[in-house]
Amino acid sequence: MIDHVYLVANGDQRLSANRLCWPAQQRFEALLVAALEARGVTVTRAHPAETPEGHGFIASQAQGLTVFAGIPADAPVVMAEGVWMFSQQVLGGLLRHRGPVLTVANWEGEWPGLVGLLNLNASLAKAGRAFETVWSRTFDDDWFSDRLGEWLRDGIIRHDVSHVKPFDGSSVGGRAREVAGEVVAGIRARGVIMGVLDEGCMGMYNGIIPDELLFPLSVFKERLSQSALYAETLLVAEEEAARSLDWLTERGMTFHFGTDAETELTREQVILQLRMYAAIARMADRFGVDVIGIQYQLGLADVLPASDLAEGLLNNAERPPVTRADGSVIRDGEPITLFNEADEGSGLDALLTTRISRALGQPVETTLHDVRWGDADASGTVDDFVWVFEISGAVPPSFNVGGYAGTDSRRQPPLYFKMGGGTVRGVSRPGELVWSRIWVEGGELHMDLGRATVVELPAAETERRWAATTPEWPIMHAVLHGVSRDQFMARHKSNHIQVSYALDAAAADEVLAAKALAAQQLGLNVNLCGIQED
Ligand SMILES: C[C@H](O)[C@@H](O)[C@@H](O)C(=O)CO
Repeated sequence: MIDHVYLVANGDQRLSANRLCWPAQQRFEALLVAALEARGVTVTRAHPAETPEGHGFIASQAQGLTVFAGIPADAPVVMAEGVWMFSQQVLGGLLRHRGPVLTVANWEGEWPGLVGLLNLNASLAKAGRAFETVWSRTFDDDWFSDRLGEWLRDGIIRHDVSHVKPFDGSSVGGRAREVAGEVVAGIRARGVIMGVLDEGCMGMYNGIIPDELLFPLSVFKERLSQSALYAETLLVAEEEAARSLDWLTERGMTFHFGTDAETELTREQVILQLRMYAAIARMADRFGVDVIGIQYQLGLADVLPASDLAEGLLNNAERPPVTRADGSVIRDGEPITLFNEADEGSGLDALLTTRISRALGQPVETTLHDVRWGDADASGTVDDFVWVFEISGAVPPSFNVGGYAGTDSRRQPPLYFKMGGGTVRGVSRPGELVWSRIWVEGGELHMDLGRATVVELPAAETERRWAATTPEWPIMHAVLHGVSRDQFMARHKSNHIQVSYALDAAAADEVLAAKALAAQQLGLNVNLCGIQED
């Protein structure tokens, strides 16, 4: 029976984020500690809450190693995940530690704590470090109490993951089978390249696929540098970016310009973002990469505004033209598929998704989203639990209600984006969705897939969800088929989820079947995680 735990709170590397998120973390910790103490468990915070920096988070790997070195080797550790955090800051300590580990998140949308939890869980799974996990909104509900009690008593939590079903490739026939075969043959015929600029993003150890796992698939990484992208960006003339801005505004996209670059979006920021857009297209073309990922958040964030606008546009088939030196247009009418935050699980997935969707005559756009939060629909329009999928701004405009005309661009929040830059913001249009995730565990590649429906919610409910999360970012109201909130959380091994639309439910089922089969033929372990509507 566990009667004493050490509590660890990992944070961001960005001081501004740690300071702003600290009050919410304190509220969460108070609830968590009260829940533990109510069960007779004493709690020692493994590092001080009061610091000269003005927050009580671990903010570097060096600090993380020191904190863990001070925890008795066999002691139980509770990781309190209330914010987005950099997993490498605690991964070393957790790998060296011998005692049981419980990761806990508060079910709140204000800061990406659930996203942080899923990142840490996926990172621990990839590293082969055992852990248990749980979450709650109030920390006094029966579901949480039962699971916390289980961990304290048995050291494990038996989550319900009965929705996970090994994929039976032999069940796929017809066009889906043909297309899977064609796509796999196409990849194997020559091999394909995944471009990645400054691999590894914000501690997303889980988002790095070892090359050795990609070689057998005939997928190879081209490692590029964000410094090269910066240089390439400066080579793009401002007039070219201004033409792209005209192109976007002519199609109805709105930019909310202000004057104070510290907190508001300025035209100068957007012009730089659109120079970056052309630069990425030219680099992708020059290196012949099939998909490309940029970490942005550290390094490039110090010299250029957010990459999200460029990323969202590149992910769209219809986008401002970018020409080569000879005047020809780079991948005209095609996306240059980009994986946000250099998350290679998403990159590999996007590579398959675009090829499968194209071959089946379905929309070729795809993006990752953060699994940010979710809630019952307060308007009562939809009975199901509705997830908030929300990434920091890189969504193809074709996803949004109204396309470009329904897309606006707001300044990225200063806590993460000191150089500013606009988002690609909108509400994802209702429709049929295939979701998936590729991740690494046990030295192997795995893929989970499922079906979902994007639902329409009343404007007031959308605003409530935006206000509860990050209103500057694009939002998707997703209802996952055949998997409950807690089943999904228990299983999912990433802070991200990959999504793509199909024209109708039957087409989405076909895309899912073809994608699952192609992944299986490439050697991934494939599971279906909810394909039937409840
Ligand atoms: C800006 C933030 O750091 C976000 O990028 C973060 O919450 C993520 O998107 C993590 O997937």
